[in-house]
Amino acid sequence: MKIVIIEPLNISMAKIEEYRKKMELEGHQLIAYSKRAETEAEMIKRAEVADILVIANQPLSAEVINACPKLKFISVAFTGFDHLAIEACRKNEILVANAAGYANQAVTELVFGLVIDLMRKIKKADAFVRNSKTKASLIGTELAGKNFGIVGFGAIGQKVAQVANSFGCKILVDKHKEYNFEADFEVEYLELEKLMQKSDIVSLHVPLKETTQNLITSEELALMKKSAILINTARGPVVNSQDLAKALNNGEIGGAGIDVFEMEPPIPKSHPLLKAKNTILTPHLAFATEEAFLKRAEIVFENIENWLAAKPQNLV
Ligand SMILES: NC(=O)C1=CN([C@@H]2O[C@H](COP(=O)(O)OP(=O)(O)OC[C@H]3O[C@@H](n4cnc5c(N)ncnc54)[C@H](O)[C@@H]3O)[C@@H](O)[C@H]2O)C=CC1
Ligand SMILES: O=CC(=O)O
Repeated sequence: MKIVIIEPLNISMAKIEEYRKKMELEGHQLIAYSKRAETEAEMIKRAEVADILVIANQPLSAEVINACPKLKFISVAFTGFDHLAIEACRKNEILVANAAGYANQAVTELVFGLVIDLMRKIKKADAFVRNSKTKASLIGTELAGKNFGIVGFGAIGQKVAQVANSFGCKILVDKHKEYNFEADFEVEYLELEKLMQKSDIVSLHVPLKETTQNLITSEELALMKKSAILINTARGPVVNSQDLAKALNNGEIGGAGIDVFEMEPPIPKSHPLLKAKNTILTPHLAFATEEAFLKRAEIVFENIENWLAAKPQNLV
């Protein structure tokens, strides 16, 4: 089988060589590109020879998929797969697996980085010190005792719940489905509307799909407490950015921590969240830690091995 890693996986060449040797021992060939393809034509050139394709966050269109006659399996080095033409994969009988779980810790840690920055005004405080100001307007709030709302209670949402509980928060989870969650702390399951009303912090962890696009608009934001903060490390289109910027600028909510946008950063200078009050923005990097990159390469190759052994896992 020809395995093509179409874009860099942010691991060392030595690690790639390890995987190459392992694959070669099993009689397969590994081709790994160290730079992204700049055009669709270049993507096709790289992918058309592949039996197995590894792709991270580069969009994969139906045109590229349709141009790959040998392609049978895609091992996605990402959790979300909203950037892949999944329907074209189905039509071409190409199985797709994601790297579920590689970034649970990394995303959770960024969520609390954003939350604590907003609650303790760390970014602002740093600027205050540099400008010889005092702490008069920098009184913070604590996580302990707060209602921490989680929308999307999968792998990442559950990890976030555990950490929020250890900070002394009460955990509220949206009633999207019956969750099988066992923990030694209490979780209250609520309709989304009630969760938005009761939460001091709302953290989003849903995948992007038709039913989660614009899940949070002015309607849901209007239900939130004036002091509440919204964290989005899920996907940009889950929140309506215009509505969120308006709610922040009008003081309808207390703040926002945003890692994901409708488009990948760099985002245009005109983006409404760039000028929104009490907002901290990061360029889609919640997953981006050295540890997560190593874990995801492991999962990507495990998915390939399982598929080769006709025991596919993490199928999407
Ligand atoms: N910013 C970043 O760097 C990263 C972002 N992500 C995003 O986080 C998402 C979640 O990741 P995981 O927790 O691993 O996925 P997961 O599949 O384990 O969990 C997603 C949960 O959302 C629930 N859900 C689906 N539709 C819903 C709806 N309409 N309302 C409420 N809940 C709904 C599902 O039932 C599931 O429990 C990914 O799909 C990806 O988009 C993931 C990793 C890194
Ligand atoms: O956004 C990152 C992912 O793995 O999904």
